[in-house]
Amino acid sequence: MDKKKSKVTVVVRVRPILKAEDKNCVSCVANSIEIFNHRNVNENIKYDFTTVYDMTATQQKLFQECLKPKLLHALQGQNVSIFAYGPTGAGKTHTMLGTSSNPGVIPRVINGVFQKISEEKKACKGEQWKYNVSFSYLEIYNEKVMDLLDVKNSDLPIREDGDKNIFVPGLAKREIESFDEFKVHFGPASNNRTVAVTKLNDRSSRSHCILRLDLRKSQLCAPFRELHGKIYLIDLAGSEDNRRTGNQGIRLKESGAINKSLFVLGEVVDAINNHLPRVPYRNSKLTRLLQDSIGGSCHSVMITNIAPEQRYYYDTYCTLNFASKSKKIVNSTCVRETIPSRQELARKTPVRPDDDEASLPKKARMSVKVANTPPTMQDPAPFLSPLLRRQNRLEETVNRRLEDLEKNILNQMREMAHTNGQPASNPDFMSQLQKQLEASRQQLQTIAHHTPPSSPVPPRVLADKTNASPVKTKKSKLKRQKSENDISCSPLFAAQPRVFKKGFRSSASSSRLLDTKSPKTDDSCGSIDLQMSINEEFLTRLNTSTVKDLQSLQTVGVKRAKLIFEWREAYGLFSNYEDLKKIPGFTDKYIGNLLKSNLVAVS
Ligand SMILES: Nc1ncnc2c1ncn2[C@@H]1O[C@H](COP(=O)(O)OP(=O)(O)OP(=O)(O)O)[C@@H](O)[C@H]1O
Repeated sequence: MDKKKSKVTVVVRVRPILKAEDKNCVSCVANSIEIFNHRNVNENIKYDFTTVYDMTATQQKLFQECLKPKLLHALQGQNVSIFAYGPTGAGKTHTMLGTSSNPGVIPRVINGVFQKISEEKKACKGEQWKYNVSFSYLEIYNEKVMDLLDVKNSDLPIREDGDKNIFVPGLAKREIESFDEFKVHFGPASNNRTVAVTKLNDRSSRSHCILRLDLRKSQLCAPFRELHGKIYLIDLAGSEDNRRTGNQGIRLKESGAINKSLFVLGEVVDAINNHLPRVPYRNSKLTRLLQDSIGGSCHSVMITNIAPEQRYYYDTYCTLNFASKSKKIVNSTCVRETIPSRQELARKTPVRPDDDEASLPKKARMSVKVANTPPTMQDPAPFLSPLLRRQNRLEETVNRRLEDLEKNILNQMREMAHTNGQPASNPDFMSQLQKQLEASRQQLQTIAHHTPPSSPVPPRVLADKTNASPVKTKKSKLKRQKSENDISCSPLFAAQPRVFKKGFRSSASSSRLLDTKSPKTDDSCGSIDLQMSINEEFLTRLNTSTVKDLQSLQTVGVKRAKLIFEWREAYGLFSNYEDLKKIPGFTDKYIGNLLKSNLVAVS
């Protein structure tokens, strides 16, 4: 991802004086704003901002000049954050929401996005894109994340994904295809916001509100680029001086939560400006959710709302100081774009056999390489020539058939023993089994003869990782032998001793267990059953144990435990012992020893 520096754009909006008798304490000159200095009333304090919108500025002007240009970023896969900050009663909700006759930022942005989409669709020259727009809407009320689209979802958690995106799992989302559709969902959701009467505002927001618009743009032809931009529209609750708001009881508690989170917001801004190693985003839900907007990857616009009346002087003074600090913050914006891997691409379009990487754009080729997923057990060697791959598949099929046949016979034997009540040592029963096994062995051999010899090729990923054939020095060999001997003294998974079923013999020989295709016919039904169960148990151990647990197997040292574990992580579970052969360095001899020592130990 190419990161570009982008300063937080800070604009100031002065709301009109609401009561004619109130005195004004601010003056706007071009892009600066002045208030008197309370320490020396003969002096003015001047603040400069990107833009200052005075009392006469309309909603339309603010949107057109300051916000509309940002929409393009979101449609190009970048994140945009627009938030209103200021003391209670200064006009944040009016700016963000507005009224039906005079809509604010939220409706204008949504409408603007759909307009831009239709413009792009019209302007596209042969390049077809699909657009998906959805939104979620939440409020942080008393430090709890509440879903405004689905009020059942209350006190939701906040999480961060691997790409440092902050998200709220379980938050409702609505897909929308037009501004009208948006209004259908947004109207009722807005009514769910917590508002109340205070002495300073008849409809004071008691919570911070965040609307997240998700824009996904997918190319409908190769290279199938996908851009994912987000727009956060945030109406913060205002800081409150409770000597003036007259808040008591629940209002006072709400106010405490609002002030605390705004205080943390100030700390976050200070930490970023002072380049502190730790930015306290996690100290409040608000700052955690704004992490991407302040010091993150968004193109951020902070609309600082101020009330011009003299009685708001201190609020205005503090707000302008905060806005001044915030304009120093620099975010690192980036484009969120994914290009499908070659395999995904192949699924989307029929690829001609002679298509090669060169036919893809450079970026796509790079991402294809990164996005190559490790081969699965079904296709363990994707780098093999088609001939070898076919041979591998054939071998797998034959192996599966062999296993199925064997299982069938064992099941039949079990059923027979069960229905006839035949003891395992009965000579008639044993000769029947012997015949069946003989017949099946012949069947298996026939199949095996039609199978080309297997040549397990170590998969590239693991081979690279593990240095498949290291030149061992005498010393390292001795050391390895020593460590293996040490481990061989330890009991196999001693923590979980195996309990055998009564009457089963536990003398299964390791070679028979390894060679499951030719079970010895002189065994009883019970011992074959036992072999199967030990086989299965050992396989389960291989498939479920941690590296540490694997080390408690005999003949398995740290290195081999890691190899087994890594193989499993990369290619999935071992379906049979043959799979062990695919691990680099696991020779037939070693696998034989591994099974022999461990399965004998089990018995
Ligand atoms: N630009 C404006 N033009 C006309 N009226 C405005 C403007 N800005 C705000 N107002 C009015 O001022 C009053 C307070 O505004 P608003 O509720 O938006 O403040 P707020 O900052 O959101 O307050 P709180 O933090 O308490 O929710 C409202 O009656 C609103 O209609």
